Amino acid sequence: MEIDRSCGCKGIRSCLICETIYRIPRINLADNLQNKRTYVYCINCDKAWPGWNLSSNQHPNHIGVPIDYPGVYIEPNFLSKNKAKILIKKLDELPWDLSQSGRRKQNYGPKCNFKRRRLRLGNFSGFPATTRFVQEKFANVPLLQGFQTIEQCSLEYDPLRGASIDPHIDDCWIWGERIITVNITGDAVLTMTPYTDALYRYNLPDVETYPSVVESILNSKKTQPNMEAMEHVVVRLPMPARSLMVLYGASRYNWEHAVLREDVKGRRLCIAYREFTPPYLEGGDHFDEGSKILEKARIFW
Ligand SMILES: O=C(O)CCC(=O)C(=O)O
Ligand SMILES: [Fe+2]
Repeated sequence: MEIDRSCGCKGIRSCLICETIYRIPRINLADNLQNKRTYVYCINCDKAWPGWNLSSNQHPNHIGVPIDYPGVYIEPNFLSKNKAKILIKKLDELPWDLSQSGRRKQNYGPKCNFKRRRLRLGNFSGFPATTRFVQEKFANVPLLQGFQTIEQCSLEYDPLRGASIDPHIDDCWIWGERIITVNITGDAVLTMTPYTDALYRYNLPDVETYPSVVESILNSKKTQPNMEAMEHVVVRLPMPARSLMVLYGASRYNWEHAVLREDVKGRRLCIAYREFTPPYLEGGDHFDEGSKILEKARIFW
């Protein structure tokens, strides 16, 4: 039975509040994952080394045999301390909405029905002017060449609410290859698990129907060698406060990403940015639909 929960959770999603009120049992994902072959991605050597905690097995004194983990770009100190402080203040001046699993969000973008594949403008009228400088900084990142933000979503993770996000892949019908996260405050970890379930989920078959944007920028393929061998592997990606993260290629399409409750130690704020898939951009089959939204996405109010 579906219970209408005041905390914002629905269905299988839960937070500390509804778990306590409704005695909802919770599967401890962190415990399950820690028993697998776990690796921590190192920003310096672009390899993943055996371990679970980010503080273990640190550069340059790595121990064990690393694996390749293609499709992630992390830029520490993307925001200065001062800019991060200003951004936190400005975001908190805007209204927050309750979301699932103990999160709150501020979503600016079109309405998307991923199942029916329906795109509507809704009340989307652009982005808050106080956050404009962040999007402008994307122009300095070669990997983000031509990235036009269509959806900007601030997320708050509160440890007192047991906030987390379950493993998932961002939809592939409407959201393009590069998924950007600007971490503002609260060091965090993105936990990656190989996706082996039904192909139709997340509209994954669409990926084969449009060109890879990143491949043409980097002039190389970012596929995971030997994905079958990754079955019992977990990769932990560092998301330090004030850093930029971009998921693309194998990391975007072959792995699910999650933020575990156990990794949220203090208030965490980040902003996720999404772009259209090529069919909704200029030259694509759905450009007439996309262009109305692209127009709004150039506005800062
Ligand atoms: O909090 C994060 O870093 C990830 C958020 C996310 O995966 C999403 O909003 O789709
Ligand atoms: Fe996501």
